[in-house]
Amino acid sequence: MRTPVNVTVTGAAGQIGYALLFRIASGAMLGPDTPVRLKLLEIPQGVKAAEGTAMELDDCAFPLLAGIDIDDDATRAFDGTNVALLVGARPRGPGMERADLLEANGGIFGPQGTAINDGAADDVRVLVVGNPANTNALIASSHAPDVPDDRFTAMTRLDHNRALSQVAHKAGVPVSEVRRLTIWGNHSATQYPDLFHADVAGSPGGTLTADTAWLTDDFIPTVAKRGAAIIDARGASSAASAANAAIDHVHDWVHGTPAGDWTSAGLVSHGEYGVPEGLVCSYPVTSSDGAWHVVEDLELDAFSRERIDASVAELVAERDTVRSLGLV
Ligand SMILES: NC(=O)C1=CN([C@@H]2O[C@H](COP(=O)(O)OP(=O)(O)OC[C@H]3O[C@@H](n4cnc5c(N)ncnc54)[C@H](O)[C@@H]3O)[C@@H](O)[C@H]2O)C=CC1
Ligand SMILES: O=C([O-])CC(=O)C(=O)O
Repeated sequence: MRTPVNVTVTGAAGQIGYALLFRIASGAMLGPDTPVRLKLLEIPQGVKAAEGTAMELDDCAFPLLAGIDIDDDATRAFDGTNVALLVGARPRGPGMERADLLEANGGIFGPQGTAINDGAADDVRVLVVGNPANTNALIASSHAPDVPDDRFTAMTRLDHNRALSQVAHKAGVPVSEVRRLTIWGNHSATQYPDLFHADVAGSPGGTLTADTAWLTDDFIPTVAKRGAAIIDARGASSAASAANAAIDHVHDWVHGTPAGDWTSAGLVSHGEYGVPEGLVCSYPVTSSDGAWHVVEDLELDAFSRERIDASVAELVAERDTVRSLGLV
């Protein structure tokens, strides 16, 4: 049996945690030959519920599950961790402004970044799911100066998967025939789902974009506002689909993306496509040899450029807010 991979999940007792842990333990994330040790981090009030989830995990008798630790201390929870899924975050409360939300989350993601810096394994990979995911990833990364910044990522895979399904429905093809979509920018309503470079069952995505009313009034807003639509319908935010996207993200990071395709992930910018360095921005990405690579040299017309710029401007504003609060 291989040495277990340590997987830390924060917010383990939350709804995404409940949809995520069983799939990690079943091998869906790291593969059928990789045992995992789960390290669950919760706030003190969440520990009892996390213990209940751990009892259920036990009751599944997963052959790959090598153990479960539960903690309310970040230093212990990130000690030796190889994969860190930062799901737990402070939700927006009544009357809370965006700056209040950023500040409250700075108090979570700063110390967690420090704990990762000090104790995680050398090969640590971090996925931030908790919102505002891009800027929380920026905060965590900036507290981990000894960890290469390409190990900190923010989740836009759910947006990517949402876009794949919308296009598949529109074109009347299976999702498996939709390739090379991109989510650009922030995981927020300003994100830009781009299908100009897509391949839809062998035809260029441009064929669909010819229907400009569908593109601008249906496709883009449906994908960008899907989170709110789910909250409206379900009375709770996306949980199983978010957990599924986190599994997809880490799976592809470790195992690679298929030849001829790419996916989307929030990565620390090194200036690609003119995005200011240091912002955590969603890009078209491939994965090989265990690392993400931005797909470069895509041509962007004025329509796409304007939308990417608007989302990047929001990321800049979030970064400026957390800077002014001394969080990065
Ligand atoms: N990036 C994306 O695509 C998506 C992001 N999200 C975000 O994921 C986050 C989690 O969502 P849910 O599981 O539905 O929320 P939830 O409220 O059900 O669970 C959050 C859990 O985090 C815990 N928590 C809070 N602070 C913590 C801390 N400092 N350390 C450890 N645990 C802590 C809470 O006790 C709670 O159990 C939210 O911020 C949500 O907005 C949700 C869907 C998609
Ligand atoms: O809006 C939310 O809280 C959940 C979210 O990020 C999404 O579903 O994309």
